Amino acid sequence: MAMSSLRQASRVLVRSRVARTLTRSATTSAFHSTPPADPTSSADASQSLAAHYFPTEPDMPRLMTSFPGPKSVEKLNSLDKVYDTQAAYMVCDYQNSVGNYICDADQNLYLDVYAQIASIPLGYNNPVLMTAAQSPEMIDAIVNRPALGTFPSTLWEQILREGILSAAPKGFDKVWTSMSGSDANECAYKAAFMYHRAKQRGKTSEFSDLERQTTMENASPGSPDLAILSFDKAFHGRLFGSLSTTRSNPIHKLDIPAFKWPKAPFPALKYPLDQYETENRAEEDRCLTALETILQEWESRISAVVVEPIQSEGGDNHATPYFFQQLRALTKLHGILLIVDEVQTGVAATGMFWAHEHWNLDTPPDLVTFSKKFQAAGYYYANDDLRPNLPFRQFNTWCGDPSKAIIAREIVKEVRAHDLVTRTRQVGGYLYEHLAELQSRFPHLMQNLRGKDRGTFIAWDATDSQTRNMLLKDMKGAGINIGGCGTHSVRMRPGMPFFSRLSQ
Ligand SMILES: O=C(O)CCC(=O)C(=O)O
Ligand SMILES: NCCCC(=O)O
Repeated sequence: MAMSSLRQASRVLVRSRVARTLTRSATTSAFHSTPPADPTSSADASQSLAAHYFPTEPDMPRLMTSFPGPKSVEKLNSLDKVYDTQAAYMVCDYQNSVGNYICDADQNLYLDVYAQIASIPLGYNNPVLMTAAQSPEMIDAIVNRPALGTFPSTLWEQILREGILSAAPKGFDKVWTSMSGSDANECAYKAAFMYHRAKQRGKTSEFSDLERQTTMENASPGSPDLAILSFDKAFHGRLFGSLSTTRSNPIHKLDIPAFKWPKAPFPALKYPLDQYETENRAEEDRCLTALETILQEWESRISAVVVEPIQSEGGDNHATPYFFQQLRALTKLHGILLIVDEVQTGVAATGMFWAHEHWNLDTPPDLVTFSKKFQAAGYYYANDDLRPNLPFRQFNTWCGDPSKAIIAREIVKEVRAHDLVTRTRQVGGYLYEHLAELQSRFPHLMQNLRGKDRGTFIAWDATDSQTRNMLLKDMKGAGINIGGCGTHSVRMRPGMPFFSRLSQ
């Protein structure tokens, strides 16, 4: 497509509708009413949540310059001398950001429906989190940062129980904390490998001399030839181990040595899902058959299958509950662990606190990883056998970060106090309906709208990657910060205060 038509196509969407639909979602209804005396305990709390949180939040983006603004450009050029800014869109002024609005160096305020790659849960400068950040407990956690594996604090159990563990998916009662989503996945993989080898050893928990020797040579049997299976277009992180399960984009992987682990096809479904049930079922069965063939070929060398409930970085690719139920059945049949990577889908984003709750599984997954909107990272588990037999096998100096676990606890409390899971569902429904209208009016510009009944986890396809990139830029020019994923998709990942503005 010629540049002029690209620009025109992008602007049709930006000016005419998308920006307006998003802004309206963030401002719909009576959310500037007076907050109740105790907004966290009142039945009216949700009605006044935005006012309670962000009384100074504007109703519309505020644009002072074109995008990117001159100060952003100047600061990026200067920063680039000491720090790689190739991926940076703009320089931000976080102190002047508020709620749903991100402020840049030029004091432009953008409605932010991308929220730091899906990782700001309760808006910028959220007062509840700011208060927690100044508590004696937080100061202690930051200044006296503990090596949690060896010297956990007297407060650690309570912080976990009241926060991360109180939000554990059904069937889970234990957690191992880590530093990031990639780290959470890698720790889960290590737990799976150690579990696998412990089962093979049976009653003997002793390592043989040969194992001890060979592992120091990175050779089998001490460093066994085991694998984690992932899916085509999956994203599970960028550290060495997790990168071998990431399959979304060559740029993430080039030049980095990788494990030769298997990859199964992920269903390429047609949207809207409810209009293509027969075709989609056939596609999911095709992928399940291919998966089963790989599991058989690898015999007993696959320790776990890792899967995202909705493939996010790889393009917001959905599968139905049927697919995941069959996947669970297959992993059980083959004695393989199932790791569900909820790093991006977790913490209310899809209209359930955990996205895999949409699947109604007979038995829960074996491990569930989290990070991003939870701020704290790690994995949940239930089976004691997933804990290694000896200390220092699943370990590093910090083993997580109590300051992040304190923030996670406040996030859980806020989600509950204001029923933000329900609100995500409501706003998601509103958004999806209005975006579907736009898609029907501009079918050449918007295709494959997806995320119906999945909260605000909504995406669509642009015509091609150039048009998509142009749209993302033009949306910023119109005051909306929105993200991309896959080769040519546009994705929404707003924070939860966005949800708070929809009336009951
Ligand atoms: O873009 C995403 O969905 C994932 C972001 C992330 O974790 C990364 O790019 O490393
Ligand atoms: N997948 C990394 C995030 C890319 C972006 O936000 O532009």
